[in-house]
Amino acid sequence: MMSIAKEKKVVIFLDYDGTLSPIVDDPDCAFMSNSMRLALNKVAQYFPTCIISGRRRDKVYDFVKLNNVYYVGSHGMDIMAPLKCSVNASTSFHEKAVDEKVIEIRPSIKWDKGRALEYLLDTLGFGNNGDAIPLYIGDDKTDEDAFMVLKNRGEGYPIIVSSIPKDTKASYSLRDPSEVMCFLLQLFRWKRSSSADS
Ligand SMILES: O=P(O)(O)OC[C@H]1O[C@H](O[C@H]2O[C@H](CO)[C@@H](O)[C@H](O)[C@H]2O)[C@H](O)[C@@H](O)[C@@H]1O
Repeated sequence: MMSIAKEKKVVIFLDYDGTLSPIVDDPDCAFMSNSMRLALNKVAQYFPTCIISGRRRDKVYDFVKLNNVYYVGSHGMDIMAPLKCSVNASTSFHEKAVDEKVIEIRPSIKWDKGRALEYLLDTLGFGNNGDAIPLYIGDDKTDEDAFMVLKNRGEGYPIIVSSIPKDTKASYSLRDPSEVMCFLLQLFRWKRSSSADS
């Protein structure tokens, strides 16, 4: 993957519950660890990074509290981009600046995590030009739509988070959020060292 990634732009998509935070009994206590937050912040410095959750977008932001990632809530219905990122304002988004310095985009059609992934890739300028390596990491059934999109596009890495074998469209797996964190840190270190070399 690292050799392919030298030529292309890695774009990271992550689910929240079960991927960035462990599954716990009380949904209001699904806190992300500080070490995971640091890892996420690091990769987001080098790669466009998007969190796509079934939760409301503001709830996910409350847990993550980073301003350099995209937040996609309600299974893709509600998208918030960091202002710094290059959102193409000429496409047909409903767009408005809000207090926390974000652009809010609300698609109005039938939507799921797979469609949100395609929409964001388009928005970031990676429609179907083969210039991106999208990684999608998720643990539940709603993430399968996104795995399917990557399969159909024939590009990227659909990665399921599971410690047991599962019926899935993903081609790769990580066991749990701690392995997700290690993976993110490896990506960060690889990019940092390859940037220093060039
Ligand atoms: O798309 P996600 O970010 O994975 O969100 C999916 C649902 O996650 C939450 O429920 C799950 O996690 C809870 C906390 O660990 C757990 O208690 C629950 O059993 C899981 O289903 C959240 O509460 C839902 O609203 C999300 O749709």
